[in-house]
Amino acid sequence: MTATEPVTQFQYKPHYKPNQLICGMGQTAVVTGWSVKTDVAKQLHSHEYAVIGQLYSPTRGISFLIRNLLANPHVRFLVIINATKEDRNAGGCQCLLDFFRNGFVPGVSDTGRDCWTIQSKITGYIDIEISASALETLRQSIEVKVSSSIADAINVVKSYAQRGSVEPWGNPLEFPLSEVVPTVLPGTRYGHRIEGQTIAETWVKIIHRIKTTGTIRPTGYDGQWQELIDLMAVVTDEPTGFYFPEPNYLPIDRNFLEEYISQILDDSPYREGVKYTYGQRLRSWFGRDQIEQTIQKLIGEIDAASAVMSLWDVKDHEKGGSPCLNHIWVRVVENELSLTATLRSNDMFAAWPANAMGLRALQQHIRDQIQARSDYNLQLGPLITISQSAHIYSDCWENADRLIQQQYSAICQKINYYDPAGNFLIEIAESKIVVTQTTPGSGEIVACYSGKDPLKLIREICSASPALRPDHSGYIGMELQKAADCLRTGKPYIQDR
Ligand SMILES: O=c1ccn([C@H]2C[C@H](O)[C@@H](COP(=O)(O)O)O2)c(=O)[nH]1
Repeated sequence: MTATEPVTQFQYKPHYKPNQLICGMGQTAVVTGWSVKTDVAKQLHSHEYAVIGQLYSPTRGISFLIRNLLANPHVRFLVIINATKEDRNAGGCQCLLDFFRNGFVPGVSDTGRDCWTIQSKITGYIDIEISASALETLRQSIEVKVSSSIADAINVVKSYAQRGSVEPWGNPLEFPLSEVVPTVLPGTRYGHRIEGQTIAETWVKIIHRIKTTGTIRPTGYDGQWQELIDLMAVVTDEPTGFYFPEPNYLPIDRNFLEEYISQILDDSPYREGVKYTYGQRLRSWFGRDQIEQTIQKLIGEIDAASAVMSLWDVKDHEKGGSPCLNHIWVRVVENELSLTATLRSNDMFAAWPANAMGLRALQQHIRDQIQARSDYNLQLGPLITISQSAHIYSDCWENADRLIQQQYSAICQKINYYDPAGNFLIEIAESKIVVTQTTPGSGEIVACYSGKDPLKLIREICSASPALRPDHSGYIGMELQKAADCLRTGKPYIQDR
């Protein structure tokens, strides 16, 4: 590396997301998109750049970036690294470039909030609290270049640094930021089980659970998230080819999914500035193809409880950016192949649907390969994810609320009385309430309860079958009270009448 002489002594002062930025003393801001910022920083001197940071999302990231640039008028150059597949998918870098090239117009965000929308094919928002004249000044005052590789970006940053010191375009500008604080209902922090037929349905229930009872905490970076710890999601019947609601309220679509599945199923070579992919961890990172090992393991021993794939490397503690997906287990029970995955940290609003669909594709692949290479014709069983930190970032709260408003009650209204804990038949016999519990399928009798006090009875039933559906136990309690009233008045009692 050739050292260039320090030309300027400006210290970048980030007002937002300070922990996610590498600050320097130069006049060039470097937006690395999805390329790893430290891989860029290590090739530059701190006096050559003002700030280096990643930009993941055009709707969530650009507004903060612009606020920081307005607060640091000494930044006169901007280098945008638009280098990876992830950048093309997310569109953040393209949208930022379009802000500088094409400008912005008044608009409305998808949660109905007034904002500036960027004149771009990609949807990108800027907070309406920022004045139009400040945005115009910024557009006119900063020279922007796009690079399609880290190497090219480094050259551009160095050439800007060699121009010497340039006057700041004005005084630092700051604008108010409106924040929404949600009401949180009391609830368990650790260990939640959420079940749905499809990934879409399960997702809405997950968002509802975290949004209503999750703890509001600082994230590991800046800002806040709402979090539950150890959230287990069980998806029972995701169809082959995936279910996308109409209109699609998921944060992903089929095009994105195709690329994402390849990141889980396929190996990929190491590239500087690009994080590992899950496929790479599974296929080659540890010198073994773990997906193949799993298929072979189960073909050889279909009952094996050791069909395990691991993505966590003990060296991950030494470097940032460790994989969120850590372990995958595959199990065959009664001719049904289920897949369970653990994730140490999971963005349940923006990332879980893709994580779940990618894992479902892996589950399908393993099932299909076992069928192609052996006599086993397995059913595809449930997909289970266990997310240790299951969180929703504060900048998604509005969208999460809107999703709950529009979808949650519709999902809950789907009439389905099936309870794996069984059915309860209630009658009066010999001056007592008699409750018979049967299996949900064949209706075999499994337990019997009797007594006169409805509260005592429901407590007994709930402690014997603690996994009863809450709405089911409410229903049983109500019927027991009706039976108790009939006992008292001498009227005949018939369940459900
Ligand atoms: O497959 C993935 C990859 C990332 N994330 C989210 C979880 C965290 O919100 C963030 C990663 O931050 P760290 O835990 O690595 O700091 O991205 C996921 O949910 N799923």
